[in-house]
Amino acid sequence: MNDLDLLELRSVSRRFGSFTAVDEVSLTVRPGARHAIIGPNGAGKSTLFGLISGTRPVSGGTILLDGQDVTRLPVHRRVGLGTAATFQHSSLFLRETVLENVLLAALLRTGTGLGGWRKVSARAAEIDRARSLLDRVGLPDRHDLMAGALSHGERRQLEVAVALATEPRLLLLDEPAAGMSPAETARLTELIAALPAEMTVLLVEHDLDMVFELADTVTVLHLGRHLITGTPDHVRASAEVQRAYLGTTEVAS
Ligand SMILES: Nc1ncnc2c1ncn2[C@@H]1O[C@H](COP(=O)(O)OP(=O)(O)OP(=O)(O)O)[C@@H](O)[C@H]1O
Repeated sequence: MNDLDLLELRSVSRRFGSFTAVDEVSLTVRPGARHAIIGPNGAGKSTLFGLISGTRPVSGGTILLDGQDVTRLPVHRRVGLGTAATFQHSSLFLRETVLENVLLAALLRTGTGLGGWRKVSARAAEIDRARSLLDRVGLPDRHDLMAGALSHGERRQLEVAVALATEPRLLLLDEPAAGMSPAETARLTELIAALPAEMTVLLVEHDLDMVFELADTVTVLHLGRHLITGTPDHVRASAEVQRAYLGTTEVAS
């Protein structure tokens, strides 16, 4: 591992019975990167995402976060170390308000539980922060609605606010644009582009326009294996990548 890497995967694998969905994938993500993982359907992207976020156990290999072995750590311990993730299958509390969803995530960050918020001033500051996060992700007039009343696209926006509320060093985004309208995707792209430069973003995404607009580094998976990692231009020009995508999606020019 290079001293400068925030995340390192060493020969990470995941098997389902005799089928290998992720096959000895190794890659590194440097701090501040906008790193995208792409690949044709079934390439293993979502499975790999689960291994990194901690929602799925690995079958083999090692995951290092800032040099620390997190391979066996549960999701909440990884959050404590500065990782936050949005998932394809929403993890929101649908019967709580939009604002409460962000506040609950902020509690995870402060790590003090509800007791830490006994001081009215501390609570007011958190509520202000949560409100401004919601404005930032494009939900300025939704704070007091139940999360369950949001549209699909708005839920995705809320998930990003929830993830940001934990002030992660590493933000993991699993197909954040899935099911979004072009306008919602454009707003989300802007939001991700405007995140603090020191925040590292690892993104699994089908929308290649979004990937090539945001990413400075792109990894392509194919049939569970690591095919290539490089700059967007390098990846776009790769004949191997074109072949992998043949018959599925064209790699955007
Ligand atoms: N729980 C599971 N049990 C068995 N096979 C699985 C399971 N989850 C995923 N797979 C298989 O693993 C392979 C990789 O799936 P995965 O969802 O990670 O791919 P993906 O690249 O995210 O695909 P997509 O772009 O279609 O979302 C697929 O062949 C899939 O059928």
